Amino acid sequence: MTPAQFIAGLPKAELHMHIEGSIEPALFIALAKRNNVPIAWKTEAELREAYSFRNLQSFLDLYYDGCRVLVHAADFQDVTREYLMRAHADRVLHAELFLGPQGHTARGVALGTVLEGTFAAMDAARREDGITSGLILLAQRHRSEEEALALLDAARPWADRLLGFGLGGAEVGNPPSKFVEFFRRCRERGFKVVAHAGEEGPAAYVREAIELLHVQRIDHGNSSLDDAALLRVLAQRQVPLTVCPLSNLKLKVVASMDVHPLKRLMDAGLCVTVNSDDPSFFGGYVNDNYIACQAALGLSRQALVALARNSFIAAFMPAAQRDAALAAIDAYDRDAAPWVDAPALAA
Ligand SMILES: Nc1ncnc2[nH]cnc12
Ligand SMILES: [Zn+2]
Repeated sequence: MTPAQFIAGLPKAELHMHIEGSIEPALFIALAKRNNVPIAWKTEAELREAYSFRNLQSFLDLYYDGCRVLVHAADFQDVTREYLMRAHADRVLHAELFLGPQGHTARGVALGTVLEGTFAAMDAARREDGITSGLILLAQRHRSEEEALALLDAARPWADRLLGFGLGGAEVGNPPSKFVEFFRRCRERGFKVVAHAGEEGPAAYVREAIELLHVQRIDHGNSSLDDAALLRVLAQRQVPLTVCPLSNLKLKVVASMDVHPLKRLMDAGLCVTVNSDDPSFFGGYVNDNYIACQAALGLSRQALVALARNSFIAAFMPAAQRDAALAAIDAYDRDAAPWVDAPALAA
């Protein structure tokens, strides 16, 4: 069995995936037509060509502008359902999805429209494919803390259906310390909390996210490697990192996959997970990310199993469901055909 075949069948969870970043070019064009939204690209090929980024901000400019094609509940439903079908095909058993409501409500789309469409797709995916999912709302960090607090208040009617809150968007210049009160209130109301940190920003932002925001996971966390004391804290507390390798390559956070920090973070004893971030923009779903890391970093079968196990350990899921998923990984690893890491010597 090849590593790619092994990865394809490996049960896994995905914990860092933005719904707005999963609109495939074909659906993007169809939604623009359906909603009469003018866009600059006529074909899928033209759109794919535009997906070339200098850094995080150059991506965010296109990403936020692209949100204009999402207008009705059915649009959010279609995008979310398409992603969950694609994830199911990658043997994702559980997905925790990010959505940034401010990018929609600021354009006049009601929060209820955004959430009801998304929840309908999550319910359908569970019914039809057995894939479970949760929704985490992200505050945009270039906006004020008051706006983040307004989002938390506006989401009250759906509190029972929401998993948690997080922080996304332009990192440098918008440190976690800007959102201390927002995170305090999220925790007070019983929500799980996560934050993007250490993608383009320094290790100090990861430290702030842990010590000031008390997040339960760090989204990205690459720059943690620059601070040995921080690494020890992350390892000791087993604060999971949701790492997004192909995203890092596309946004020039890393120069090439063979220098990606994933393996060094694992070797430092951290609970590392592999995720796709914005799969339609970055050229790969979760299995593509596992495959790219395996090929570039020479990850062993044991390392792939550890990454998949970490994805469930880091997930906000009931203990019984987690135990069942971990048992499924162990059974798969036991029964899957042998995979020899090194090429066999010629006879
Ligand atoms: N990679 C990323 N970093 C920060 N915010 C994002 N929103 C969507 N993708 C993101
Ligand atoms: Zn992200």
